[in-house]
Amino acid sequence: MTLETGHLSPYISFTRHQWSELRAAVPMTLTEHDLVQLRGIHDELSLDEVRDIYLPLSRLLNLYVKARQRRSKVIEQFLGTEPAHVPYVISIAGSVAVGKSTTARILQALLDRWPEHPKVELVTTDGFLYPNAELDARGMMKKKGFPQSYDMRRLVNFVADIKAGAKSVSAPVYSHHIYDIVPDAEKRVEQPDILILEGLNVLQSGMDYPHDPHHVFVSDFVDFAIYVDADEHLLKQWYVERFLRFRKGAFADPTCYFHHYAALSEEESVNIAGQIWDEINYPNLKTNILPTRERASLILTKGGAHAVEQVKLRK
Ligand SMILES: Nc1ncnc2c1ncn2[C@@H]1O[C@H](COP(=O)(O)OP(=O)(O)O)[C@@H](O)[C@H]1O
Ligand SMILES: CC(C)(COP(=O)(O)O)[C@@H](O)C(=O)NCCC(=O)O
Repeated sequence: MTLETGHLSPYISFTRHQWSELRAAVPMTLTEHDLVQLRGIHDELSLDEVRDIYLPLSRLLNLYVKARQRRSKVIEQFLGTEPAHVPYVISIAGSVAVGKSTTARILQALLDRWPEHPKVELVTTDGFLYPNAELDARGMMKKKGFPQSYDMRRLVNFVADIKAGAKSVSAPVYSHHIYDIVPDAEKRVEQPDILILEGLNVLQSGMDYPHDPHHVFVSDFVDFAIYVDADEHLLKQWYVERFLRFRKGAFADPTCYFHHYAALSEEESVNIAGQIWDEINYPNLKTNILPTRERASLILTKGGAHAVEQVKLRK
């Protein structure tokens, strides 16, 4: 463990080995039930990864949630108010294809195994993208994922309502299959104990939205923010590999937005995916996502095969 660049860095930095040892304080074996849950998330997910990286993280989060609950009790005692149900909000940021949604699902499965069995809800911010018709009308179809493609005010209101203890809050739903917002669909969030909010924009603030300046940010309602990081060459590789996997599966369905790509050769598909990466996702990463990394409470840096090599925890 090192205090990065001395006392000036806001982070404590851990190698993979140092971090993995932090689970030793509590025996953390996985039960058959856990294994079945985790296998369902991803067939290539390595259990070493779960044990070394995500179990210590789940232990840390458990401590943070309990500390937060104690703090809320103090405030209630001071004010003489009734206990309110305030969900703990964890955000997960990072590039497209870095593994945000996989990380979110692993954490959801691990948090679920705590003795208290908290209700853990997962929401992705893509539901707050403007529908294609609107993006198209504004000439922004090639800007999906950029700040101006989101209804950020609606997202901030959504998280604020949840944090205010609202009984039921609804979010719009995005489908990667139709590559658009699903008309009339909604995701209802009803007072979870923990909300995991995943999306490339969750660490962005008002200054990232000069076209729509706002003064209350998603981060104002987030208790613990995680940024998943990786070298840009790996990110492109993972993006292309995911595209190729979709080409073999989902693209075959005529209702899929990318159905016309199903007939492409492997080489052509690699080129198309590379082009989408170079023209949309990479510029977005450089301009709008990477600059928010150091706002996170925790940074997970992955190497090849999605193995986390370094962990940085805000002091
Ligand atoms: N821990 C992991 N182990 C193996 N593969 C992973 C892991 N995390 C992500 N992947 C793979 O990397 C690609 C991107 O992951 P995904 O969670 O879809 O990213 P994001 O939500 O950031 O766009 C997917 O093909 C996914 O299967
Ligand atoms: C939908 C996304 C913007 C990610 O949204 P998020 O859930 O991170 O808010 C991204 O996956 C995407 O579709 N980008 C556009 C370019 C592309 O097709 O990859």
